[in-house]
Amino acid sequence: MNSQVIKVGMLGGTFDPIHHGHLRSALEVREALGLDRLHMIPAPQPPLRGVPQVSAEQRLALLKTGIGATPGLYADCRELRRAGPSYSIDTLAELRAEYGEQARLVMIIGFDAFLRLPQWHRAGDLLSLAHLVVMARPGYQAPWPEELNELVGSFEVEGANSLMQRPSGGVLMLTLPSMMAISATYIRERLSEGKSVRYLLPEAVEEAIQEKGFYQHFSQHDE
Ligand SMILES: Nc1ncnc2c1ncn2[C@@H]1O[C@H](COP(=O)(O)OP(=O)(O)OP(=O)(O)O)[C@@H](O)[C@H]1O
Ligand SMILES: O=C(O)c1ccc[n+]([C@@H]2O[C@H](COP(=O)([O-])O)[C@@H](O)[C@H]2O)c1
Repeated sequence: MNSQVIKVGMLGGTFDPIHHGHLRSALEVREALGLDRLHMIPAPQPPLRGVPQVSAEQRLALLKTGIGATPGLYADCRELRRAGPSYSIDTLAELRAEYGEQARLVMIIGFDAFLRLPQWHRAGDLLSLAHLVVMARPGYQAPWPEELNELVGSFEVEGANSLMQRPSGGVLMLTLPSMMAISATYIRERLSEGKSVRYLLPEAVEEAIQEKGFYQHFSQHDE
């Protein structure tokens, strides 16, 4: 492969709030794929759940605090500039236009999000814009429902090297070394009960949450 070709990742999320499950996964997936940049992009209106109580601006601020100066990870506010549901296909189209046709563009999602992929907006078009990398997550495992095979069945590849041979269109299932059973739901739940969230998320994020008084009331994020 041409060593000049840029490798870009996108990890979208509600990040309500950002936690070590997101951050450690982002760092390890960047290493595993040799990504030059990984855009972490908060969704103002995640399409398959209710609008979060904490605003997109505030979730973005927590994300920035969580990332700090970590090399290669970028808090990307592009979805805050769009109205309506935060569809990933629109975000990928923007990134593709910015980085060009030859860039290796990778959409990264956890296994829980993968299970709902058939419900995504224009799900059948995602792989024409990017590769899909699915991170294992404790509590969620294969096999997956038959309808997912129609989307990803014939696109699965063996490893990061074969994925990076072309700009888009491959699917890679990845088990990262430090798989973590941390979820934002668990963090919101504990905060609403006045319990400690220490070590589940960066201390600076915890301090910012306490200072602002976020998550004192539990939000389940049901559809
Ligand atoms: N601990 C984790 N390990 C691997 N992937 C994760 C982890 N937590 C979240 N992800 C993935 O990161 C992306 C953004 O996650 P999201 O912001 O919804 O966090 P969450 O912890 O799943 O939130 P919630 O509990 O509110 O549903 C999704 O693709 C999700 O699957
Ligand atoms: O494009 C879609 O239709 C779509 C449907 C569900 C989720 N997403 C994106 O997937 C990411 C994770 O979403 P969530 O709800 O699991 O936090 C976030 O970036 C969402 O915008 C995107």
